[in-house]
Formats: sequence, structure tokens, C-alpha cells
Amino acid sequence: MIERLCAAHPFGPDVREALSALLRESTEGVVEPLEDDAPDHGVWAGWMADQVGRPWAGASFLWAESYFFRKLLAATGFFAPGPWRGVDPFAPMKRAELHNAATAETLKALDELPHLSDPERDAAVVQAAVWGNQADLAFQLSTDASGSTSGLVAGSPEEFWSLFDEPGPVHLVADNSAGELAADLVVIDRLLTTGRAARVVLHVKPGPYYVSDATPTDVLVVLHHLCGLGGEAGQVGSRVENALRAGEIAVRAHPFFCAPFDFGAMPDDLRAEFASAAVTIFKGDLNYRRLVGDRHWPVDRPFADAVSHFPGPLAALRVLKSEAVVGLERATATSLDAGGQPWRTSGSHALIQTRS
Ligand SMILES: O=P(O)(O)OC[C@H]1O[C@](O)(CO)[C@@H](O)[C@@H]1O
Repeated sequence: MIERLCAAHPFGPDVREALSALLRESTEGVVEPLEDDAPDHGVWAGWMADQVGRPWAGASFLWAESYFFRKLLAATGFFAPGPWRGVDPFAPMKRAELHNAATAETLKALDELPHLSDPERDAAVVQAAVWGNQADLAFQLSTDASGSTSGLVAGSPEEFWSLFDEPGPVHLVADNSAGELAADLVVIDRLLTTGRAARVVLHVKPGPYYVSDATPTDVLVVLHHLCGLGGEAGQVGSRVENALRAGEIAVRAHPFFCAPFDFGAMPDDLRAEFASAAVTIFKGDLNYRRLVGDRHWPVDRPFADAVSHFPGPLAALRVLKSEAVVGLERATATSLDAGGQPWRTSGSHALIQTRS
């Protein structure tokens, strides 16, 4: 990741050295405190108090990943006065993903939607939102995932839509930008145009994170891209734009979305927001890990038990890229294990899980 960043940007020796120091620290050293005075310094001081001085490998994976991304931003000069302040170092990668052939094909395929029956259209937009999660740049950088899609290990689009029995505010906690965010906007459009949602709140990351995670800037970039396209993608883009102007869609970027903890530890203000939602949709692998707890759970632990901390109805749409998983039939896991493929981590399988 660090090599790719240095190839993508003409960083000077100071930034390159700060990135090398982060690589050394995180692979060979102990957790060092933050050296910047960015606005989130104080909150991070609380989140890391008991980690400083310990080897990185002793921290939980979730904590270490989050802290790595926070330090990486600081190393690129994101928080410091100077030319790189506020510059998203992952923007070129996200831009390439948005403009690549696979995303173009997916967006062109939206032209089929108006020709489908309502149930087919419901199923298609959810499938696109689930599998859109495969396009994740942090994951592509750390695996050789070939993109083969074997199928859902739990749930169905029908189960997803059955959550929306009466219109109310729906919250969507987004994951990656580019094609995945475009697919999420299609789901939001479907929620609003079918009257299943009275209003949608779209939650994104407050800053660059996990390479491709969507920020408020990315919402504008993806929306602008959709609006510039013809066909159904362009129609969705202009409906979403109008809904934003009318206040029917609101964008939020709570700091806790870059926190190194499970959602069970979310602060009261965010919990209260979710408590007011008719349904909350969680997208992606990282949000799933934080939702069920980033642990080696028994695969047949009921999903409802794992998310009992969450204050309202919810759905998780996720491609499996990490070990944490609950709510599966034990027989499903046994047969996948017998196949000998790394089905939990390779991005080849996905799930839809709900709790009403
Ligand atoms: O973008 P997503 O679906 O949240 O996936 C991110 C995943 O990629 C990784 O960074 C690398 O596999 C995981 O740690 C993380 O869960």
C-alpha cells in the first residue's frame, strides 16, 4: 500500500521517510503515540491509551488497522500545514476504480432495470449492492482475490425487502466508494421511489480510510459521475441529487466510523440516531466485523444474538473477506470447509442477514 501511494504521488523525501517509518513501526516496532495535533488527536489519545509501547502484533487486528490508516494519513501530510493538507491520498485509486471497465459495465447494466418486473428489480438492486462490495481496494491490495462469485451463504433479497413493511427513515452505513457506492445509491433510489423509505440517511467515513472507503467528497464525485452518464444511471443520479436538495437524503460522517472499536461501543448520539431508524443497512466486511464483533465466533451463533446491542431493525450486506461470521447453518460451513477454498476470506462468497 505504501509503495502504491508513493507511486501515485510525487511525495518529497520527508513524506516518503514518514511512510517508511510507519512501515518499520507497524511491522517491527511498538505502537508509538501520534505526533500531530490534528483535531482528532484528543479522541485518539483516549482510544489508544493502553496500546502505546506494546508491539503492533499484540493489538487487535481491528485496532491496528484503524491506527495504521490514521498514522498513514498523518505521514502523508493530511493534517499538517502544507501542500498535502486535506488531500485524500487514495483519491487516484478511487478515481481509477470509478472509471474502470467493470464499473462502466455495471452502470450500463442498470439500463435493464426499467424492463424488469418489480420483484426482479428489487432482487437485482440488492444483488448489485451486495456484490458491489467485492470492489474494495484495501482488500485487493492484500489478497489475490480473483473475483469469482460462488454465491450467498445466507439470506436472500426477499429477506432483505421484507424488513421494509412500513415507510420510515432508513439509514445506510456505506462502505466503499466508486461502484459500490453507486450501487448503494441505486438501493437508496429504490427505497425512496417505491415509498419504502420516507427519508434516507447515508453514513460515510469522515476522512480517507481503508483505501477505498467513501467520504462525503466521494459521495459528490460518484453522484457527479452518475449524473454525467446517460440511461438509467443518469436518471438515478438526478433523482438522488434532487432528493439531497429536498432533504429526503441526508449525508452524515460521524467520527466513530473511523474508530478502532466494534459498534457495541458506539457513542450515545450515534446510537440515538440509529434508534430512530425504521431500518439500518450495513454495507461491507468492515462494518460487519464491527457489527457482530471482530472475533472467531461459532458460525452458527444466531445473528440476532450477535447484534443484540444494536437499537433497531437492521440488515447486513457483505462479501466475506475476513474470518468473522455468524448466523450460518453449520452444514453450510462444513461443506464449504470441505471444499478446501478460503471461503471466509477470499471474497468469493457473500451474505444478506437481517434482524427485525
Ligand atoms: O471494504 P470492506 O468490505 O469493509 O473490506 C475491508 C476488509 O479488507 C481488509 O482490510 C483486508 O482484507 C479487511 O481487514 C477488511 O475487513
